[in-house]
Amino acid sequence: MPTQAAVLDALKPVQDPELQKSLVDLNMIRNVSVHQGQVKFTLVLTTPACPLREFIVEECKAAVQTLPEVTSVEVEVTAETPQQKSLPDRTSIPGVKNIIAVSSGKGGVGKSTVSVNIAVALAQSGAAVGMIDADIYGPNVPTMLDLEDAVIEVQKHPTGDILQPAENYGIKLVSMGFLIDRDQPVIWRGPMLNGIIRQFLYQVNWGNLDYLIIDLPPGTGDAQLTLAQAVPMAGVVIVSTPQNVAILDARKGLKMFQQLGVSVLGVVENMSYFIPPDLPERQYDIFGSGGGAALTQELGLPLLGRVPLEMSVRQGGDAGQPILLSQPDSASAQALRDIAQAVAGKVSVAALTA
Ligand SMILES: Nc1ncnc2c1ncn2[C@@H]1O[C@H](COP(=O)(O)OP(=O)(O)OP(=O)(O)O)[C@@H](O)[C@H]1O
Repeated sequence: MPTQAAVLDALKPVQDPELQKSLVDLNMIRNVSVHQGQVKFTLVLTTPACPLREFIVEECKAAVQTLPEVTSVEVEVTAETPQQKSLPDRTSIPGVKNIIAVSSGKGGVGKSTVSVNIAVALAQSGAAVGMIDADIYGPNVPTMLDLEDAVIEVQKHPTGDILQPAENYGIKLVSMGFLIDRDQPVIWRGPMLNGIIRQFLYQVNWGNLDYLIIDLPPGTGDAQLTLAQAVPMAGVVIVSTPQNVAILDARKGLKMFQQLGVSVLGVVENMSYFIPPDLPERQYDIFGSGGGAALTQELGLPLLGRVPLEMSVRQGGDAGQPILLSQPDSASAQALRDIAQAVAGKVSVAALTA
């Protein structure tokens, strides 16, 4: 019978494809047991949304099966999301492992839709997820998460009030939408905005989160600046349509984050092409094509994915049923799931590499 040590030896050459290090050396293989030729072990991934989960499991199984007298290999898969790197002069949020901002240069390109669906995909994979809707001009995340009528509780605390986030679909949410009258225009001056963003970061009962997703207002204003200067961020995702004007604005936003020392994880091209519901095999490039790819090539950044324009995405958003839940097999849901996995993978790799 193979021993535990022999199983670990056989697994030693199997590498994490992204970190390019042995799974054994990374302490990702645990609880190895061998009973009458039946090998069992736990594979601890670096994110529950690991894009290469199946591939890694298959590689592990194949490696163990090379040992003599092995009759079966059972792999239990779990995940431990690493903590993002800390930064001098930035205050992290206790219990929150990774902060990911979603930004766009132009309004209306689908930033909130992408943020919400990334959050849903991560929560569906088993991660603990929170969201800050910092879009003061259009706080529509509560609608998208069917939390429009949620009332957030305020707990009195000697060092300042603590907000209890609303919660749905496994996502904890605080939003400007909970604090302002929807029908009243609000003029936010820099210091006020600064204060509310800090409250959303530090005075919320977040508990333990693997990912905190922040939906920013469009553009390059006070909210972006406050955030970048307050917390250490795992990175920012830039959303754009393929249209030239949107791409130009996206480039500005992207450069601002780079100047502020925030890592840009990549670009999501949204509304990349239109899929008519009655002719799903057809595609129309309503906003042009190739803009996202050209931008990422020029700047040496990853294109995280292309999300088609589908009526069901808009309907899902309006109805408080994100497309990942309402039509999980649609082309846009698939694209958004892949994007969430790519983001999670990149964040973990950045946390674990020097
Ligand atoms: N891929 C898509 N297919 C169809 N409709 C979409 C898609 N992405 C976004 N939409 C719709 O476009 C509208 C704008 O999207 P969203 O609110 O996500 O944009 P935004 O960039 O966050 O806007 P804002 O400037 O208000 O912050 C919404 O009605 C949304 O449902």
